[in-house]
Amino acid sequence: MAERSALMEGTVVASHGRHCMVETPDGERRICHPRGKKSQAVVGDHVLWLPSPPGQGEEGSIEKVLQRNNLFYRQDEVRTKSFAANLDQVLILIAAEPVFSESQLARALIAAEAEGIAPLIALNKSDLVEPFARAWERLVPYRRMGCGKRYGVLPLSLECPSDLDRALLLEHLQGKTTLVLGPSGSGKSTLINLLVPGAAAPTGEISQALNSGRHTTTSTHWYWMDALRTSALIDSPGFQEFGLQHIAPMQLAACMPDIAEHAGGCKFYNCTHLHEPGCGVLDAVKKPTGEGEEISASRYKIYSDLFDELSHARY
Ligand SMILES: Nc1nc2c(ncn2[C@@H]2O[C@H](COP(=O)(O)OP(=O)(O)OP(=O)(O)O)[C@@H](O)[C@H]2O)c(=O)[nH]1
Ligand SMILES: [Zn+2]
Repeated sequence: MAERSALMEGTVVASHGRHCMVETPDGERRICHPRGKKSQAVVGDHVLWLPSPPGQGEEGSIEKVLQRNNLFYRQDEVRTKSFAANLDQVLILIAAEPVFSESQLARALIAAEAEGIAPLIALNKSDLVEPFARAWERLVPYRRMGCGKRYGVLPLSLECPSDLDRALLLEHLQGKTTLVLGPSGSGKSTLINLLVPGAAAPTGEISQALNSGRHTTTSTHWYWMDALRTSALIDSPGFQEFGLQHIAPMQLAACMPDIAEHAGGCKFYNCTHLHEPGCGVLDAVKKPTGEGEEISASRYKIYSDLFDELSHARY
């Protein structure tokens, strides 16, 4: 089994279509192509790969994708696709401007919960005082969930970061692999350039290599924050619809901490929290604001809309 002994370990650090950039434990990188469907890898995957035979270029083939701890999906109208694996946490970066979509924020959080990945929300552009105050107010339900040590929201000013901004970010990111998600314009590139000096240049090179010179950027990209390669950021452009289709409707409440907190008190063990009598969730929603309202109307609407969506669209 001479071939077996040549198998090398690696981590996928960029992908474009079916082609990947694989990094070896000593930091070398090379383009690899999947061998068959089963070895289709995504960024963050640990793989076993084989260098091309001598004289056939400096590329390689992915022979096996090792077992994943978790897998993050996104979906478009046609299909659901995986795009990142083995994450320690997800940083959802939104900003005072442009105004963020609460529904997209909630969906990203649900996607993370469903995979058992810890989410962290950051609100950027604190220098834009009034829009920031409005966004901060809209985040009340998410800040409140933080009291249970679940979410919390980190205020940031990434364009002119204070020492405190840097320290808090580092405290959250050190030693972890973090997927950075957020809508266009929220400051993802600013964040990466702040934490990964010289990030732009190697990205361009890798994109070009994987694209055989065509000028499109790779969709998902891994960056080391430190020379010792202990902390990593994964950048994935846009704030696309997250692939939630793999979540069963009855699993949804468990992925929304504020709803889950009240779901234990329902009369029926298989309560959908949509119409049943004696429902702990509906009771918590009905409490008027100011009287200890514990599930906001907007969060409950997101729950019921998504429950409906997941019940109908199975593809
Ligand atoms: N006022 C203010 N503007 C900021 C801050 N951080 C980033 N910006 C600006 O916001 C704009 C968008 O920032 P980017 O880092 O390009 O955002 P992005 O999330 O990478 O956007 P896409 O590439 O479209 O996904 C840029 O003009 C930044 O200069 C901040 O703290 N305050
Ligand atoms: Zn219920």
